[in-house]
Amino acid sequence: MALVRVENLEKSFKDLKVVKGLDFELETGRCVALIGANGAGKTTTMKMISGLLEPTKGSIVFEGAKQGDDHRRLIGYLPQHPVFHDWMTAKEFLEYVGKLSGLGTKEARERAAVLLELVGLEDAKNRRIGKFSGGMKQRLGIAQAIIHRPKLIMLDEPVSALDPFGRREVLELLDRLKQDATVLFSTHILNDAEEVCESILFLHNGVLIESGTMEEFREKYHQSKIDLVFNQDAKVYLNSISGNEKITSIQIEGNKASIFTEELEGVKDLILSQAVKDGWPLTKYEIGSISLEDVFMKVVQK
Ligand SMILES: Nc1ncnc2c1ncn2[C@@H]1O[C@H](COP(=O)(O)OP(=O)(O)OP(=O)(O)O)[C@@H](O)[C@H]1O
Repeated sequence: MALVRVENLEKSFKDLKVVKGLDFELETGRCVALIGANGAGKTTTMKMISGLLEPTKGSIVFEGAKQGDDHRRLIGYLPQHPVFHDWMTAKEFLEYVGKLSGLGTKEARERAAVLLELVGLEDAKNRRIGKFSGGMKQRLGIAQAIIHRPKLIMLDEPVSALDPFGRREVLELLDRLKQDATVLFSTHILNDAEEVCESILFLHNGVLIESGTMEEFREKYHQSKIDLVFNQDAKVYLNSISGNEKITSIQIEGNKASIFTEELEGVKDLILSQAVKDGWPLTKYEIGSISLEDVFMKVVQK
């Protein structure tokens, strides 16, 4: 069942249309990744769903609500650049945010304690936020977004600015959050989306160009892939097989190449025999299934 239904959603800033007729649903209890390059319209879309921006056209309807109802209580939002009062401690900040979102003093205190534990800031709860690392601030930002137990948690690029440790901490936290709520999380890092989310929405220049689950993508683009790494420029060697009808496409990046096919067995044999015949200086030969990055490249190039 859909928690949120977005229909023909549009946003223009003066004459510039940046979100162009989006239609999608956010299923209850799913973790959905909103993927797109810089400027694709991810933040604008999230701000419209959260009620911070008025759509130019279209509708956003929450389950059981009428269009136009105030649905802010259902939503927890972590903006791309959250602002904190650096002089507050994490505990003070969460209790303050809890009261702002309508909790009583006692409940705000109890809820803050539970969330400090959940996001792994229990030991740092009495330290000033100004001294926190980027990862700690993002985890605190997530805690403030869920203090009122929202049904939909929206996180705008929560890991993009973090180092690998901070990133891992926040991704693990996302994994836990999705057990209790629907999560919409924007990113341009495809591996993160693939790791944490069940569903993907691909935004490109304000248009939803593809959506679905990884399984659906694999079925739709029913392709296998062979990854090759050469110890020198791959292009020189692949000319000999590039016109073969069993090969759907070849992507080359320096020493690396990915060969896509719907006829894996035939292409496997072709590559191996060609490699032996021409003495390809291969350092890697691997058969894999397509990744989200492969899907993204395909839909963007369509
Ligand atoms: N208030 C505004 N006024 C005018 N143009 C805007 C405004 N907000 C966003 N835009 C433009 O809308 C487009 C989409 O921006 P948006 O921030 O939604 O993209 P994004 O996918 O979140 O990108 P990023 O990953 O860089 O945050 C961009 O071209 C941006 O410059």
